[in-house]
Amino acid sequence: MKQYFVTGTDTEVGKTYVTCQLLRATQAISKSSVGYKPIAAGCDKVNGEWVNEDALAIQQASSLKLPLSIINPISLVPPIAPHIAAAEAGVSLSEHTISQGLSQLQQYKPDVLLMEGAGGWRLPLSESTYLPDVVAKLNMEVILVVGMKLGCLNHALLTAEAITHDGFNIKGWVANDITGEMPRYKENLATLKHALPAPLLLEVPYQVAPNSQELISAVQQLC
Ligand SMILES: Nc1ncnc2c1ncn2[C@@H]1O[C@H](COP(=O)(O)OP(=O)(O)OP(=O)(O)O)[C@@H](O)[C@H]1O
Ligand SMILES: C[C@H](N)[C@H](N)CCCCCC(=O)O
Ligand SMILES: [Mg+2]
Repeated sequence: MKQYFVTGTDTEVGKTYVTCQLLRATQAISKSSVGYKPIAAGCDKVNGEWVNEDALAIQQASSLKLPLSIINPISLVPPIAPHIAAAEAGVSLSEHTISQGLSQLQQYKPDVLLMEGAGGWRLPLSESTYLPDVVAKLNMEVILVVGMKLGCLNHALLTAEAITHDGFNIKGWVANDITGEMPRYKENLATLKHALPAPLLLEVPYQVAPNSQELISAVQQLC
């Protein structure tokens, strides 16, 4: 089993979108996949139940069909920073819950397990802890999703620096075209290819499925 932590240059840069593409493509090469979204903030009421759309998308894209409560053990209603939502709800973002949830998923022995963070890399869990502190104990390499837009060079390079500084290996990065209208997209891509300390795993175009050969090649690198 291979497991990766999927982070991004910010919130709303396509971590879930890319995670789902990779989970589905893993099935296309006859491997099993499961996604894990330990902490989600932002729920909608569906049939009387609060549901987080990342968790739902990840559940649907995983080859192993598991209950949402396993895929997403901590679900907070308001779409705000999770530690603030947790404090308001009187719950804690506990390391135990996050790592126990992972252990539960590992028992299903997926070939590939992708754990999506929330927001960007340095996500606070409390006044003194951050999500990477927990991930550091889970033996995962990192996939960095870069939301391709003006300003992402700085965000990507700082994020990569922080990941490396925290002692993680970046397996690869994904260029996710979140607008379809980034000025000088190709030149920015070239700058990141040169400056990031990890290979480009995949390019995901705006509103179009990634090239299927490139997608297969990306998941083969993950398996
Ligand atoms: N390549 C793309 N083409 C078109 N739409 C995209 C693409 N990537 C992401 N999106 C859309 O952008 C929005 C944000 O993406 P997504 O929810 O995956 O971000 P995220 O990084 O997972 O955010 P969060 O921090 O909330 O988990 C979603 O509506 C998603 O469908
Ligand atoms: C609500 C949002 N879409 C995400 N689920 C949570 C983003 C947390 C960002 C925290 C921060 O870095 O400011
Ligand atoms: Mg997401």
